[in-house]
Amino acid sequence: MRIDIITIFPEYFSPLELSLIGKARASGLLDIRLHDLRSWTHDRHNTVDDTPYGGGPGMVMKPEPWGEALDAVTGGGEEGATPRLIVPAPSGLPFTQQRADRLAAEPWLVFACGRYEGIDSRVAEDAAGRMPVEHLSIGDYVLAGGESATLVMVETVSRLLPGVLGNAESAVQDSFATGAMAHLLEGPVYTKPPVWRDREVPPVLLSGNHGAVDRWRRDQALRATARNRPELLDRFTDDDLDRRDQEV
Ligand SMILES: Nc1ccccc1-c1cnco1
Repeated sequence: MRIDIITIFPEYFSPLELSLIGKARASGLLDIRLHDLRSWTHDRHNTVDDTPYGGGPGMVMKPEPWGEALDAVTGGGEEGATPRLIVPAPSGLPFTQQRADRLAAEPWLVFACGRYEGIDSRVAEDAAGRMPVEHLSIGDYVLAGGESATLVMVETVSRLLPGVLGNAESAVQDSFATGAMAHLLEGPVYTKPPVWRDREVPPVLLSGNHGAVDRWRRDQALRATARNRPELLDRFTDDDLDRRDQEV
């Protein structure tokens, strides 16, 4: 997969040089390219924003640099390929694991990181004439710009690509995506020592009884989900829950 990121803060993405994603880039599994939007400005101050038409607070990102940047970045696709343009925005569709699964099947993604009050809306309209465009939100909170949202989305999508995760990590990923624990929150986890500050690990986890351990973990996951995300339980019919209980 090729991923292009257009931003005024390329250094924001140095974490993508680390760990599994860094290794995937080094091995050629992932081709992540960073582009500084200011490279497509032509004034002395490298201006990328201006006041909003209609008044109001803040600044809006100017269309000209974005238009030139997107032309330059998306024009060079192999055999005239076109990418899917992702615009992180608080007004966007929710970015979910399901949407990440779909994006992971794409050969080429371009992320447009807007700052300030957003990017002049004509930029996405113009791009939509040449490629699919999606505005996506990672949650209902205000960020300073699209960079952190893009980091979240790139990490989530990259982990789904074949070969990026090691066997151990992909087994963990699968366990949360399918099976009896799918769509449930993770319950408590423990490791050595068996007693720490007079706090014992739940004895069932030391019992060696795998069936009892699985049942205990599922019960804890249902409790955690009921406590923090009860709406996720709405997905399951009673039959589903009964069937899953048989699986554990
Ligand atoms: N708040 C923001 C400001 C600028 C660009 C994206 C966002 C965003 C994305 N998902 C939630 O918020």
